[in-house]
Amino acid sequence: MNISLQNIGRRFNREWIFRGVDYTFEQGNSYAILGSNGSGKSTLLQVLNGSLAPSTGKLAFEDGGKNIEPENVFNYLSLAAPYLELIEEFSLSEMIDFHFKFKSYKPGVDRAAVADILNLQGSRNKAIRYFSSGMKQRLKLALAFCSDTKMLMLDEPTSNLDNQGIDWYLGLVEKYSAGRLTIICSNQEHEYAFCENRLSITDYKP
Ligand SMILES: Nc1ncnc2c1ncn2[C@@H]1O[C@H](COP(=O)(O)OP(=O)(O)OP(=O)(O)O)[C@@H](O)[C@H]1O
Repeated sequence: MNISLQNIGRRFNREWIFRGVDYTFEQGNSYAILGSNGSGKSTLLQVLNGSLAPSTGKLAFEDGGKNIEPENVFNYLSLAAPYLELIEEFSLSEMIDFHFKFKSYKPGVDRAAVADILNLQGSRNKAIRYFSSGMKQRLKLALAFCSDTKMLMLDEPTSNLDNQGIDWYLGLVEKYSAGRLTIICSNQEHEYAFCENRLSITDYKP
């Protein structure tokens, strides 16, 4: 999937969050969207995954020479973000099975492998509501990384993770992000140091 932005802007009411974004995101590359709290990183990410329309400009999604409508972009997407909820009533196994009704597993991965990756084999029947915030974050990341999608979008991927969790996340990046279009929203270098391309929201402030 390639995403091209021509003079893209988004405002809420009268306030422009960003304006004049001309940029192309290409399949197989990794990008970091940088900026301080409240600068507009998540807003731009939502525009990039088709869930929020830009207020101005031209946005195009293209896959293998074919134009993709914004409302169909979710088919190509794995997203992990603080504002995405897990289903607290589900057990770990139920959550994994539910997620993979909508997405395919990456080759070589299945439900047991996801529990192994999380190191939670013993908690397969535990309800998500009893997971710690770090365990929930790991689960969101594992579901995103293990889905066979062309685009991987991660908003603040290491929030609630300790140092060991950060290393675990970087292991997933190494193992499961090759060939994908990877976009990370972050203001912490350890989360995006591997990204070849950087885009700073402050460059697009009116
Ligand atoms: N639906 C909305 N209606 C009005 N204002 C909004 C809406 N969504 C976001 N904003 C505003 O847009 C600005 C950018 O928010 P956004 O969440 O994109 O920033 P961010 O860079 O991701 O922040 P953080 O690092 O804290 O997650 C903020 O001022 C926020 O209040």
